[in-house]
Amino acid sequence: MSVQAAGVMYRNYINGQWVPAASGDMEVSVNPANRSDAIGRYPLSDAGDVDRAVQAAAAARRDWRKQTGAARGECLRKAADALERRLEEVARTMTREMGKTLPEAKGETARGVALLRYYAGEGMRKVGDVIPSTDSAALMYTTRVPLGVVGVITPWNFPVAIPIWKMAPALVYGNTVVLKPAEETSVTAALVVECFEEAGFPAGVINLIIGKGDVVGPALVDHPGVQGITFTGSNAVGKQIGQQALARGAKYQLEMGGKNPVIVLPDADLKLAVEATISGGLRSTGQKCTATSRVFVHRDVYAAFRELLLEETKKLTLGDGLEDGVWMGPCASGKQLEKVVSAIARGVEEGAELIYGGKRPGDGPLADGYYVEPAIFDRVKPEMTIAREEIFGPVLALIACDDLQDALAMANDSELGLSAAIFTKDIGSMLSFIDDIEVGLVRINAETAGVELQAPFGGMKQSSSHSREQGQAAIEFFTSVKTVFVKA
Ligand SMILES: NC(=O)C1=CN([C@@H]2O[C@H](COP(=O)(O)OP(=O)(O)OC[C@H]3O[C@@H](n4cnc5c(N)ncnc54)[C@H](O)[C@@H]3O)[C@@H](O)[C@H]2O)C=CC1
Ligand SMILES: O=C(O)CCC(=O)C(=O)O
Repeated sequence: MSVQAAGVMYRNYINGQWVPAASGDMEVSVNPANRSDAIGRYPLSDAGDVDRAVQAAAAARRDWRKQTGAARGECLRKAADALERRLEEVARTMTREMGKTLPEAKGETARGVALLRYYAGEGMRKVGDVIPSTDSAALMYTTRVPLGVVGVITPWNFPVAIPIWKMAPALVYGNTVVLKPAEETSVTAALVVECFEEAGFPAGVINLIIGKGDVVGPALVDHPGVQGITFTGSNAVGKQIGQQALARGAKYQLEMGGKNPVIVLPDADLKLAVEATISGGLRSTGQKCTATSRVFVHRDVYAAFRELLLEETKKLTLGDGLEDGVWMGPCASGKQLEKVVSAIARGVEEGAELIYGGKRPGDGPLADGYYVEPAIFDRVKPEMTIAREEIFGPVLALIACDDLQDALAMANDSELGLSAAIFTKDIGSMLSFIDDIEVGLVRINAETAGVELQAPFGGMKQSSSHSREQGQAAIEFFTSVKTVFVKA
């Protein structure tokens, strides 16, 4: 499709103005459910565009920081109202641009509204403590100050919620922001920033630079005017960003992958365990860092669990997420589809038994999208690639276990440690699991995905930089502590 024929032209947002990339280069955003549907055109920015955005954010820093937390929170509240008014439009754009079903996209957009309201309230909360000094005539206390300019680098899988759960706390604690969204969801990101614009943030406080990750990303991470980088995405890029930020002394926060296990014990409610495995593993086409990937099932209930899982998975409808009744949409991009298809092929080559799905619809209305059927592998061994590497697709690997200790040993045998769930009625098993599982999100009789915005979110091991996002934990990254000693 020619770039000129591809509808509305979206731009960067720098210093309160919508501006094209200096190069004038553009790309087309295409619907992964139907590649002849163009969502719009977006700019391909370069380091010069990034520099202009950082300069604008740096110039806006002082005045924004000097506003009260309540005033900054009020701007976020207005952004929440704007996003709520435009919820249907933003959600439909998200579905068209990255494929998740419309109900999921609406849920995510509503979560964006709730995040903005939550962080609006944070502007009124305490920022320090009084600490007794050894000098009885002195006052000692802590306070917090913003980092300055924060670079926000976000993925395509939650194109509304993730930018907001990073930008809202950054802003309310007094930072200014340059957002670099995933190229795949450039248009959705532009709509989110339009909502911030409608809220009346001062010029330069929020800036948006759209373009290729390997061009815009390094320019932002390496920019000396950026004091903090917050990132969600792949482990490879995250580690690179961490090293670059460390090299020049910038603060960084990384949220990366998962290889999230579910453990099903003999006393589990099997219906609940199956529902949660399907929801956790296959919703959003498995494209969540918290998605269920490995399922360790006790041998006593293995056959029963597998039959029920097969029966329920067969009921799922694959199709365009805008259509009523569709449960699972396409992969978000051709690149992501290739990754999923090659992981499935590798599973078969390594000897796992593909007992359901895993094929691309070859003809009919789905042939023009990046679709793949949900896949279930039986007889998976822990050393197989499908049990070790993040797939980020609708693929479940079933592994038999002898008991809880056996399941825990296999579940913990991973470089990643984001989320994990257990299904059991036994309190002792629950407590052992809570204590011994090496993940940041521990879920009992609930799916591995689905985080709550008021609670800390993040992983252990290589899933994160050991920091936490969301809830009040966000203050730790977006501010620095000052310890103050006052003697009159
Ligand atoms: N933890 C999560 O939620 C996510 C994990 N992933 C994982 O990553 C895999 C690949 O997906 P991608 O979209 O390619 O992830 P990615 O890590 O390349 O993209 C994430 C963000 O980083 C940016 N980026 C890319 N290269 C960069 C660089 N050199 N410097 C700075 N920023 C850069 C991208 O433009 C995007 O905004 C997925 O299959 C999945 O396994 C992807 C998206 C989200
Ligand atoms: O499970 C969720 O709601 C959040 C998942 C997430 O943060 C991600 O996939 O990046």
